[in-house]
Amino acid sequence: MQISNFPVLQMHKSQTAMRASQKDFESAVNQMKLLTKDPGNEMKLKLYALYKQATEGPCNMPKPGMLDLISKAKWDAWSALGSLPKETAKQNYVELVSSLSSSASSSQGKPDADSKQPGYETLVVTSENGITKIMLNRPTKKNAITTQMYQEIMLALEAAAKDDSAITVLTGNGDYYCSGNDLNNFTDIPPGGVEEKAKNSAILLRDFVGCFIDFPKPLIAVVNGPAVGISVTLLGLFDIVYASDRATFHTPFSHLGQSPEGCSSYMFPKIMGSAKAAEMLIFGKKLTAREACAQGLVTEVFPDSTFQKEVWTRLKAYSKLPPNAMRISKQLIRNVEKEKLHAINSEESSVLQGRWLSDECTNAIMNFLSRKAKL
Ligand SMILES: CCCCC/C=C/C(=O)SCCNC(=O)CCNC(=O)[C@H](O)C(C)(C)COP(=O)(O)OP(=O)(O)OC[C@H]1O[C@@H](n2cnc3c(N)ncnc32)[C@H](O)[C@@H]1OP(=O)(O)O
Repeated sequence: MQISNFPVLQMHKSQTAMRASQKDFESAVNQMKLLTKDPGNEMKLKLYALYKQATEGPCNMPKPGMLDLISKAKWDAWSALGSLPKETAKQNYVELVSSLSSSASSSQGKPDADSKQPGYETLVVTSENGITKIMLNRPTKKNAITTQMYQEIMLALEAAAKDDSAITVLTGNGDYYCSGNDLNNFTDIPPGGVEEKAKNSAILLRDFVGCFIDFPKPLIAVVNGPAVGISVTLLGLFDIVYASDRATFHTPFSHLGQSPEGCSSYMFPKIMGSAKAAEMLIFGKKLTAREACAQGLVTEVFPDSTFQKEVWTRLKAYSKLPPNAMRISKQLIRNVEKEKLHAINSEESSVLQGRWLSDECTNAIMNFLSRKAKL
Protein backbone atom coordinates (compact mmCIF):
# COMPACT_ATOMS: atom_id res chain seq x y z
CA MET A 1 0.00 0.00 0.00
CA GLN A 2 1.19 3.54 -0.73
CA ILE A 3 1.81 5.78 2.27
CA SER A 4 0.38 8.64 0.24
CA ASN A 5 -2.99 6.90 0.40
CA PHE A 6 -2.94 7.31 4.14
CA PRO A 7 -1.94 10.88 4.86
CA VAL A 8 -2.02 11.97 8.46
CA LEU A 9 -4.10 14.69 10.04
CA GLN A 10 -2.71 17.62 11.91
CA MET A 11 -5.52 18.51 14.29
CA HIS A 12 -5.90 20.12 17.68
CA LYS A 13 -6.96 17.96 20.60
CA SER A 14 -9.82 20.34 21.44
CA GLN A 15 -11.31 19.68 18.02
CA THR A 16 -11.22 15.92 18.41
CA ALA A 17 -12.68 16.02 21.92
CA MET A 18 -15.91 17.22 20.30
CA ARG A 19 -17.96 15.24 17.84
CA ALA A 20 -16.08 15.34 14.53
CA SER A 21 -17.75 17.70 12.09
CA GLN A 22 -17.74 17.20 8.34
CA LYS A 23 -15.09 19.94 8.22
CA ASP A 24 -12.85 18.10 10.72
CA PHE A 25 -13.22 14.96 8.69
CA GLU A 26 -12.40 16.72 5.44
CA SER A 27 -9.41 18.36 7.11
CA ALA A 28 -8.23 14.94 8.20
CA VAL A 29 -8.56 13.53 4.73
CA ASN A 30 -6.91 16.53 3.12
CA GLN A 31 -4.03 16.81 5.53
CA MET A 32 -3.17 13.16 5.66
CA LYS A 33 -0.28 13.89 3.32
CA LEU A 34 1.57 15.14 6.39
CA LEU A 35 2.56 11.60 7.09
CA THR A 36 6.31 11.31 6.84
CA LYS A 37 6.72 8.05 8.72
CA ASP A 38 5.05 4.81 7.71
CA PRO A 39 2.57 4.01 10.53
CA GLY A 40 2.56 0.32 9.60
CA ASN A 41 0.09 -1.78 7.67
CA GLU A 42 -2.21 -2.41 10.61
CA MET A 43 -2.78 1.30 11.18
CA LYS A 44 -3.16 1.95 7.46
CA LEU A 45 -5.86 -0.71 7.25
CA LYS A 46 -7.72 0.77 10.22
CA LEU A 47 -7.65 4.20 8.58
CA TYR A 48 -8.77 2.78 5.26
CA ALA A 49 -11.67 0.90 6.84
CA LEU A 50 -12.86 3.90 8.86
CA TYR A 51 -12.62 6.16 5.81
CA LYS A 52 -14.71 3.78 3.68
CA GLN A 53 -17.27 3.31 6.47
CA ALA A 54 -17.49 7.07 7.02
CA THR A 55 -17.98 7.87 3.34
CA GLU A 56 -19.80 4.83 1.95
CA GLY A 57 -21.30 3.05 4.96
CA PRO A 58 -21.07 -0.73 5.61
CA CYS A 59 -19.07 -2.80 3.16
CA ASN A 60 -21.26 -4.46 0.52
CA MET A 61 -18.53 -5.10 -2.03
CA PRO A 62 -17.97 -8.69 -3.22
CA LYS A 63 -15.14 -10.39 -1.31
CA PRO A 64 -11.89 -10.29 -3.36
CA GLY A 65 -10.20 -13.53 -4.30
CA MET A 66 -7.77 -15.17 -1.85
CA LEU A 67 -4.79 -14.34 -4.07
CA ASP A 68 -5.54 -10.64 -4.15
CA LEU A 69 -3.96 -10.20 -0.74
CA ILE A 70 -4.04 -6.42 -0.45
CA SER A 71 -7.64 -6.03 -1.61
CA LYS A 72 -8.68 -8.84 0.67
CA ALA A 73 -6.96 -7.28 3.70
CA LYS A 74 -8.73 -4.01 2.96
CA TRP A 75 -12.08 -5.74 2.46
CA ASP A 76 -11.64 -7.66 5.75
CA ALA A 77 -10.82 -4.48 7.66
CA TRP A 78 -13.83 -2.64 6.23
CA SER A 79 -16.25 -5.56 6.70
CA ALA A 80 -15.09 -5.93 10.31
CA LEU A 81 -16.71 -2.57 11.06
CA GLY A 82 -20.13 -4.17 10.42
CA SER A 83 -22.93 -1.62 10.72
CA LEU A 84 -20.93 1.03 12.57
CA PRO A 85 -22.75 4.34 11.86
CA LYS A 86 -21.07 6.71 9.42
CA GLU A 87 -20.85 9.49 12.05
CA THR A 88 -19.06 7.21 14.52
CA ALA A 89 -16.66 6.05 11.83
CA LYS A 90 -15.92 9.68 11.02
CA GLN A 91 -15.26 10.48 14.67
CA ASN A 92 -13.02 7.42 15.11
CA TYR A 93 -11.13 8.29 11.95
CA VAL A 94 -10.46 11.86 13.10
CA GLU A 95 -9.33 10.67 16.54
CA LEU A 96 -7.08 7.98 15.11
CA VAL A 97 -5.38 10.35 12.72
CA SER A 98 -5.08 12.96 15.45
CA SER A 99 -3.33 10.48 17.74
CA LEU A 100 -0.93 9.60 14.91
CA SER A 101 -0.30 13.26 14.34
CA SER A 102 0.43 14.10 17.98
CA SER A 103 2.89 11.23 18.29
CA ALA A 104 4.56 12.42 15.08
CA SER A 105 4.84 15.99 16.31
CA SER A 106 5.93 15.05 19.84
CA SER A 107 8.78 13.03 18.38
CA GLN A 108 10.07 16.22 16.78
CA GLY A 109 8.36 18.64 19.14
CA LYS A 110 11.04 19.38 21.74
CA PRO A 111 14.06 20.69 19.96
CA ASP A 112 17.49 20.35 21.45
CA ALA A 113 19.05 23.70 22.19
CA ASP A 114 21.44 24.86 19.46
CA SER A 115 20.31 22.24 16.98
CA LYS A 116 18.72 21.97 13.58
CA GLN A 117 15.56 19.94 13.85
CA PRO A 118 15.32 16.92 11.56
CA GLY A 119 12.33 15.85 9.51
CA TYR A 120 11.76 18.92 7.35
CA GLU A 121 12.53 18.92 3.64
CA THR A 122 11.43 22.41 2.69
CA LEU A 123 12.35 24.27 5.87
CA VAL A 124 15.33 24.69 8.15
CA VAL A 125 14.06 24.78 11.73
CA THR A 126 16.43 25.63 14.56
CA SER A 127 15.99 26.35 18.23
CA GLU A 128 18.64 28.36 19.98
CA ASN A 129 18.84 30.96 22.76
CA GLY A 130 15.09 30.88 23.37
CA ILE A 131 14.29 31.50 19.69
CA THR A 132 12.78 28.96 17.32
CA LYS A 133 13.55 29.99 13.77
CA ILE A 134 11.54 28.57 10.88
CA MET A 135 13.34 29.33 7.63
CA LEU A 136 11.67 28.74 4.26
CA ASN A 137 14.28 26.86 2.30
CA ARG A 138 13.59 26.82 -1.44
CA PRO A 139 15.84 29.73 -2.39
CA THR A 140 16.09 28.75 -6.06
CA LYS A 141 12.29 28.98 -6.31
CA LYS A 142 12.17 32.22 -4.31
CA ASN A 143 10.73 30.19 -1.41
CA ALA A 144 7.42 29.61 -3.21
CA ILE A 145 5.21 27.54 -0.92
CA THR A 146 4.45 24.01 -2.13
CA THR A 147 1.74 21.81 -0.63
CA GLN A 148 4.42 19.94 1.33
CA MET A 149 5.79 23.23 2.60
CA TYR A 150 2.36 24.38 3.87
CA GLN A 151 2.16 21.14 5.78
CA GLU A 152 5.68 21.38 7.16
CA ILE A 153 5.10 24.98 8.28
CA MET A 154 1.98 23.84 10.17
CA LEU A 155 3.99 21.07 11.83
CA ALA A 156 6.83 23.45 12.70
CA LEU A 157 4.42 25.97 14.22
CA GLU A 158 2.69 23.31 16.25
CA ALA A 159 6.05 22.09 17.58
CA ALA A 160 7.25 25.66 18.26
CA ALA A 161 4.06 26.40 20.22
CA LYS A 162 4.99 23.59 22.60
CA ASP A 163 8.78 23.90 22.80
CA ASP A 164 10.88 25.81 25.35
CA SER A 165 11.52 28.83 23.17
CA ALA A 166 10.16 32.25 24.12
CA ILE A 167 9.62 33.58 20.61
CA THR A 168 9.21 32.16 17.10
CA VAL A 169 10.59 33.67 13.92
CA LEU A 170 9.65 33.04 10.28
CA THR A 171 12.14 34.05 7.61
CA GLY A 172 13.37 33.09 4.14
CA ASN A 173 16.62 31.67 2.82
CA GLY A 174 18.23 33.48 -0.11
CA ASP A 175 17.28 36.74 -1.79
CA TYR A 176 13.50 36.40 -1.36
CA TYR A 177 11.41 36.18 1.79
CA CYS A 178 8.77 34.26 -0.16
CA SER A 179 7.09 34.44 -3.58
CA GLY A 180 3.76 33.17 -2.23
CA ASN A 181 1.83 30.12 -3.29
CA ASP A 182 3.80 27.86 -5.64
CA LEU A 183 1.70 28.12 -8.78
CA ASN A 184 2.67 24.57 -9.71
CA ASN A 185 0.44 23.44 -6.83
CA PHE A 186 -2.43 23.89 -9.27
CA THR A 187 -1.06 21.33 -11.70
CA ASP A 188 -1.37 18.36 -9.35
CA ILE A 189 -5.00 17.43 -10.07
CA PRO A 190 -6.51 14.54 -8.04
CA PRO A 191 -8.83 11.89 -9.53
CA GLY A 192 -11.86 13.99 -8.49
CA GLY A 193 -10.76 16.72 -10.91
CA VAL A 194 -10.36 20.47 -10.51
CA GLU A 195 -13.37 20.80 -8.20
CA GLU A 196 -11.79 18.39 -5.74
CA LYS A 197 -8.47 20.19 -6.09
CA ALA A 198 -10.10 23.55 -5.31
CA LYS A 199 -11.94 22.07 -2.34
CA ASN A 200 -8.79 20.45 -0.90
CA SER A 201 -6.80 23.63 -1.42
CA ALA A 202 -9.43 25.68 0.41
CA ILE A 203 -9.28 23.30 3.37
CA LEU A 204 -5.48 23.41 3.36
CA LEU A 205 -5.54 27.20 3.22
CA ARG A 206 -8.06 27.46 6.05
CA ASP A 207 -6.06 25.13 8.29
CA PHE A 208 -2.76 26.80 7.42
CA VAL A 209 -3.96 30.32 8.22
CA GLY A 210 -5.72 28.92 11.31
CA CYS A 211 -2.32 27.92 12.74
CA PHE A 212 -1.19 31.55 12.57
CA ILE A 213 -4.41 32.82 14.16
CA ASP A 214 -4.00 30.39 17.05
CA PHE A 215 -0.24 30.63 17.52
CA PRO A 216 0.20 31.34 21.26
CA LYS A 217 3.69 32.90 21.48
CA PRO A 218 5.14 36.11 20.04
CA LEU A 219 5.55 35.51 16.31
CA ILE A 220 8.04 37.59 14.37
CA ALA A 221 8.54 37.88 10.61
CA VAL A 222 12.10 38.64 9.52
CA VAL A 223 11.40 39.77 5.95
CA ASN A 224 14.80 39.40 4.32
CA GLY A 225 13.68 40.27 0.77
CA PRO A 226 10.64 40.62 -1.51
CA ALA A 227 7.41 39.08 -0.28
CA VAL A 228 4.48 38.10 -2.50
CA GLY A 229 0.90 36.85 -2.05
CA ILE A 230 0.11 34.82 1.03
CA SER A 231 3.47 35.61 2.62
CA VAL A 232 2.37 39.27 2.69
CA THR A 233 -1.23 38.79 3.75
CA LEU A 234 -0.22 36.66 6.73
CA LEU A 235 1.89 39.51 8.12
CA GLY A 236 -1.21 41.03 9.72
CA LEU A 237 -1.27 37.99 12.03
CA PHE A 238 2.36 38.44 13.19
CA ASP A 239 3.26 40.40 16.32
CA ILE A 240 6.36 42.07 14.87
CA VAL A 241 7.48 42.47 11.26
CA TYR A 242 11.09 43.50 10.64
CA ALA A 243 12.04 44.17 7.03
CA SER A 244 15.21 44.72 5.05
CA ASP A 245 15.07 47.88 2.96
CA ARG A 246 15.36 45.55 -0.05
CA ALA A 247 12.00 43.95 0.78
CA THR A 248 8.86 44.71 -1.19
CA PHE A 249 5.28 43.73 -0.42
CA HIS A 250 3.06 42.63 -3.27
CA THR A 251 -0.39 41.05 -3.37
CA PRO A 252 -1.25 40.65 -7.08
CA PHE A 253 -4.54 38.84 -6.46
CA SER A 254 -6.59 40.53 -9.19
CA HIS A 255 -3.78 39.92 -11.71
CA LEU A 256 -4.05 36.24 -10.81
CA GLY A 257 -7.86 36.16 -10.92
CA GLN A 258 -7.77 35.44 -7.19
CA SER A 259 -8.87 37.16 -3.99
CA PRO A 260 -7.23 37.99 -0.64
CA GLU A 261 -6.51 35.43 2.09
CA GLY A 262 -4.62 35.26 5.38
CA CYS A 263 -7.38 37.38 7.00
CA SER A 264 -6.01 40.36 5.05
CA SER A 265 -9.51 41.38 3.88
CA TYR A 266 -10.07 42.34 7.52
CA MET A 267 -6.59 42.97 8.94
CA PHE A 268 -5.24 45.19 6.16
CA PRO A 269 -8.05 47.78 6.29
CA LYS A 270 -7.74 47.68 10.07
CA ILE A 271 -3.98 48.23 9.96
CA MET A 272 -3.67 50.75 7.13
CA GLY A 273 -7.18 52.06 6.47
CA SER A 274 -9.48 50.88 3.70
CA ALA A 275 -8.14 53.17 0.96
CA LYS A 276 -4.55 51.96 1.28
CA ALA A 277 -5.66 48.36 1.76
CA ALA A 278 -7.76 48.50 -1.40
CA GLU A 279 -4.82 49.73 -3.43
CA MET A 280 -2.82 46.69 -2.34
CA LEU A 281 -5.49 44.00 -2.26
CA ILE A 282 -7.64 45.01 -5.23
CA PHE A 283 -5.17 46.78 -7.49
CA GLY A 284 -2.01 44.89 -6.54
CA LYS A 285 0.09 47.96 -5.70
CA LYS A 286 3.57 46.85 -4.67
CA LEU A 287 4.87 48.63 -1.54
CA THR A 288 8.47 49.30 -0.66
CA ALA A 289 9.55 48.37 2.86
CA ARG A 290 9.44 52.02 3.91
CA GLU A 291 5.90 52.44 2.52
CA ALA A 292 4.77 49.27 4.27
CA CYS A 293 6.27 50.61 7.50
CA ALA A 294 4.56 53.98 7.09
CA GLN A 295 1.27 52.10 6.65
CA GLY A 296 1.73 50.03 9.79
CA LEU A 297 2.23 46.63 8.16
CA VAL A 298 5.95 46.61 9.03
CA THR A 299 7.30 47.40 12.49
CA GLU A 300 10.76 48.64 11.46
CA VAL A 301 12.98 48.75 8.38
CA PHE A 302 16.75 48.13 8.50
CA PRO A 303 19.45 48.69 5.87
CA ASP A 304 20.02 45.42 4.05
CA SER A 305 23.76 45.52 4.81
CA THR A 306 23.17 45.36 8.59
CA PHE A 307 19.72 43.73 8.56
CA GLN A 308 20.61 40.30 9.95
CA LYS A 309 22.98 41.63 12.60
CA GLU A 310 20.64 44.30 13.91
CA VAL A 311 17.53 42.15 13.86
CA TRP A 312 19.07 39.16 15.59
CA THR A 313 20.68 41.31 18.27
CA ARG A 314 17.25 42.78 18.96
CA LEU A 315 15.53 39.39 18.96
CA LYS A 316 18.10 37.81 21.26
CA ALA A 317 17.41 40.55 23.79
CA TYR A 318 13.63 40.06 23.48
CA SER A 319 13.97 36.31 23.89
CA LYS A 320 15.38 36.83 27.39
CA LEU A 321 12.22 38.55 28.63
CA PRO A 322 9.98 36.40 30.86
CA PRO A 323 8.29 34.03 28.37
CA ASN A 324 5.01 33.64 30.24
CA ALA A 325 4.53 37.38 30.50
CA MET A 326 5.12 37.76 26.74
CA ARG A 327 2.74 34.94 25.95
CA ILE A 328 0.00 36.30 28.19
CA SER A 329 0.36 39.79 26.74
CA LYS A 330 0.18 38.45 23.20
CA GLN A 331 -2.94 36.52 24.02
CA LEU A 332 -4.57 39.57 25.60
CA ILE A 333 -3.90 41.51 22.42
CA ARG A 334 -4.98 38.77 20.00
CA ASN A 335 -7.62 36.63 21.69
CA VAL A 336 -10.36 39.27 21.52
CA GLU A 337 -10.62 38.74 17.79
CA LYS A 338 -9.77 35.07 17.41
CA GLU A 339 -13.26 33.85 16.61
CA LYS A 340 -13.80 36.66 14.17
CA LEU A 341 -10.51 35.89 12.45
CA HIS A 342 -11.42 32.22 12.10
CA ALA A 343 -14.74 33.21 10.53
CA ILE A 344 -12.99 35.57 8.12
CA ASN A 345 -10.43 32.90 7.28
CA SER A 346 -13.21 30.40 6.45
CA GLU A 347 -14.99 32.93 4.27
CA GLU A 348 -11.82 33.95 2.40
CA SER A 349 -10.93 30.28 1.81
CA SER A 350 -14.37 29.50 0.50
CA VAL A 351 -14.37 32.52 -1.85
CA LEU A 352 -10.96 31.47 -3.16
CA GLN A 353 -12.26 27.96 -3.78
CA GLY A 354 -14.62 29.55 -6.33
CA ARG A 355 -11.94 31.81 -7.78
CA TRP A 356 -9.60 28.85 -8.43
CA LEU A 357 -12.26 27.41 -10.76
CA SER A 358 -12.68 30.66 -12.71
CA ASP A 359 -11.34 31.28 -16.22
CA GLU A 360 -9.59 34.41 -14.95
CA CYS A 361 -7.53 32.41 -12.50
CA THR A 362 -6.89 29.45 -14.82
CA ASN A 363 -5.61 31.76 -17.56
CA ALA A 364 -3.33 33.69 -15.19
CA ILE A 365 -1.75 30.51 -13.87
CA MET A 366 -1.36 29.02 -17.36
CA ASN A 367 0.35 32.26 -18.40
CA PHE A 368 2.82 32.08 -15.54
CA LEU A 369 3.53 28.41 -16.09
CA SER A 370 4.02 28.90 -19.81
CA ARG A 371 6.30 31.83 -19.00
CA LYS A 372 4.24 34.42 -20.85
CA ALA A 373 3.66 36.44 -17.71
CA LYS A 374 5.48 37.41 -14.60
CA LEU A 375 4.44 39.82 -11.90
C1 LIG B 1 -3.37 26.32 -1.04
C2 LIG B 1 -3.18 27.69 -0.51
C3 LIG B 1 -3.32 28.77 -1.53
C4 LIG B 1 -3.02 30.12 -0.97
C5 LIG B 1 -3.28 31.26 -1.90
C6 LIG B 1 -2.08 32.06 -2.11
C7 LIG B 1 -2.00 32.96 -3.10
C8 LIG B 1 -0.73 33.61 -3.42
O1 LIG B 1 0.28 33.52 -2.76
S1 LIG B 1 -0.80 34.53 -4.83
C9 LIG B 1 0.88 34.86 -5.25
C10 LIG B 1 1.48 33.75 -6.08
N1 LIG B 1 2.83 34.11 -6.49
C11 LIG B 1 3.11 34.62 -7.68
O2 LIG B 1 2.26 34.87 -8.50
C12 LIG B 1 4.56 34.85 -7.96
C13 LIG B 1 4.99 34.21 -9.24
N2 LIG B 1 6.41 34.44 -9.46
C14 LIG B 1 6.90 35.49 -10.14
O3 LIG B 1 6.18 36.34 -10.64
C15 LIG B 1 8.39 35.59 -10.27
O4 LIG B 1 8.93 34.29 -10.19
C16 LIG B 1 9.04 36.49 -9.16
C17 LIG B 1 8.63 37.94 -9.43
C18 LIG B 1 8.61 36.07 -7.77
C19 LIG B 1 10.58 36.38 -9.24
O5 LIG B 1 11.00 36.71 -10.56
P1 LIG B 1 12.55 36.54 -10.94
O6 LIG B 1 13.40 37.25 -9.98
O7 LIG B 1 12.67 36.90 -12.37
O8 LIG B 1 12.84 34.97 -10.73
P2 LIG B 1 12.25 33.73 -11.54
O9 LIG B 1 10.87 34.04 -12.02
O10 LIG B 1 13.23 33.29 -12.56
O11 LIG B 1 12.10 32.67 -10.36
C20 LIG B 1 13.10 31.70 -10.07
C21 LIG B 1 12.43 30.36 -10.07
O12 LIG B 1 11.45 30.32 -9.06
C22 LIG B 1 10.19 29.95 -9.62
N3 LIG B 1 9.10 30.61 -8.90
C23 LIG B 1 9.16 31.80 -8.28
N4 LIG B 1 7.99 32.06 -7.69
C24 LIG B 1 7.17 31.04 -7.96
C25 LIG B 1 5.81 30.73 -7.60
N5 LIG B 1 5.07 31.54 -6.84
N6 LIG B 1 5.30 29.56 -8.05
C26 LIG B 1 6.03 28.71 -8.79
N7 LIG B 1 7.33 28.94 -9.14
C27 LIG B 1 7.88 30.10 -8.73
C28 LIG B 1 10.27 30.43 -11.05
O13 LIG B 1 9.34 29.73 -11.85
C29 LIG B 1 11.71 30.08 -11.39
O14 LIG B 1 11.75 28.68 -11.60
P3 LIG B 1 12.71 28.08 -12.75
O15 LIG B 1 12.24 28.73 -14.05
O16 LIG B 1 12.46 26.61 -12.72
O17 LIG B 1 14.09 28.49 -12.38
